[in-house]
Amino acid sequence: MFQYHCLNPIAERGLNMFSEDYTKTENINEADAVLVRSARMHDMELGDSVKAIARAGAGVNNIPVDACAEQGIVVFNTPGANANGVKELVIAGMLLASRDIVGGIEWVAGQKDKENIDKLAEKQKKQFAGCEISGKKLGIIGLGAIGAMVANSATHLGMEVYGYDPYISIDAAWNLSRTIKHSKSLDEIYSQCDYITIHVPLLDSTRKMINKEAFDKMKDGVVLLNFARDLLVDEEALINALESGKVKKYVTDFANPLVAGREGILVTPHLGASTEESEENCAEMAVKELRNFLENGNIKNSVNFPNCDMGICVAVGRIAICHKNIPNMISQFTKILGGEGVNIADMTNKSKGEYAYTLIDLESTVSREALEELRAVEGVSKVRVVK
Ligand SMILES: NC(=O)c1ccc[n+]([C@@H]2O[C@H](COP(=O)([O-])OP(=O)(O)OC[C@H]3O[C@@H](n4cnc5c(N)ncnc54)[C@H](O)[C@@H]3O)[C@@H](O)[C@H]2O)c1
Ligand SMILES: O=C(O)[C@H](O)COP(=O)(O)O
Repeated sequence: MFQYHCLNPIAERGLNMFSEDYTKTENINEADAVLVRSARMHDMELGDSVKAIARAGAGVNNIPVDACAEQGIVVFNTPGANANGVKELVIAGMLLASRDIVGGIEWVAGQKDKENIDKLAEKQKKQFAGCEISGKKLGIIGLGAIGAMVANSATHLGMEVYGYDPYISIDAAWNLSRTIKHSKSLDEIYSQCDYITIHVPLLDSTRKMINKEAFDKMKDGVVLLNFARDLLVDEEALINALESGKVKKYVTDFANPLVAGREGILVTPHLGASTEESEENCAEMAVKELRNFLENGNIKNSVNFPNCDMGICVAVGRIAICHKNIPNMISQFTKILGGEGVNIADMTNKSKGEYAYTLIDLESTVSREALEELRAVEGVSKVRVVK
């Protein structure tokens, strides 16, 4: 039996994929697994029962990923599961920044009691006129799941698309339309593009990457779109750039006191992934990942531990060990098991950065003492009997 806890509402369609062996708990400290969207977890203390966290979404900056790895808690996300929802809102953002659709709608609503509203509208419409996006240059920073989809859609809308991503994955590169220009530097994006959209994760290396120096290099009247994270943009510098006319419009999915209600800024309340389809895709992927991990010990789409897949266990037993990626770990594990006379049927050891994961299939059951010995090995953070 397993218990899960939801820190945010998670789509029922995903939760329904848990079998009868799973129950929902309101107490996070008795949960085996935690499902989360954007709830901030940095100040939470997680008990020993918690083995995994699944972020039903892409960004994991709300989760203390390294601290979890130290504790042997595997953190998953759901890559690409909400990308189409975000892509559609980015396209909408470009259109809203180009035509004064919001201003026009608000104006009409304000005239609702006027008999001659039709004539007034024809007279006043020039104040809401805009420009088209077809034929304009769009620069995309980050060509992952979302950036690549935005790139392809924008080409279909007649835009000339420039993409910058020095770490692009092979899958993302294969998915890109051949018409997209490969920018080798951010400077090229800044100096060439009429619209710039950012789709990178928030990391120490990307925090405030769109800063004064970046704005200085951009074309006058550029439109900046940010559906990734507010802290990627130095918003003080942005406001200066708006006031000077360098930036024509800033479209952001992240409300804060600096941007809310400010002239020239269109703010949506973090709506990128808030579609029925994205919420269901994310929840389904998250539950699938958790079940495969809890029931089989397999890891797919973790952000702090490596992928590891030994299928369903057909041996007598299986243990899973989360540990540091340091020398001499496997020899210590095999010595402890061998000392007990337990034969290893199969084994996989994988590493990701500072952390590693070992799955061991056994031909007999392992004693409580041997498990305690494994837990006591320096660098081991969690030992779990999967079967
Ligand atoms: N507004 C929303 O509701 C919403 C929804 C989903 C994701 N997001 C945000 O968007 C981000 C991107 O999502 P995704 O699904 O495309 O993620 P992803 O991991 O598929 O893509 C991120 C891409 O950024 C690239 N990258 C990393 N550092 C870079 C740098 N310095 N310069 C250029 N490229 C860089 C990576 O190589 C990768 O290709 C997420 O991390 C999240 O913060 C927001
Ligand atoms: O990183 C993400 O996936 C998005 O920011 C979506 O966040 P949400 O699940 O809280 O809407």
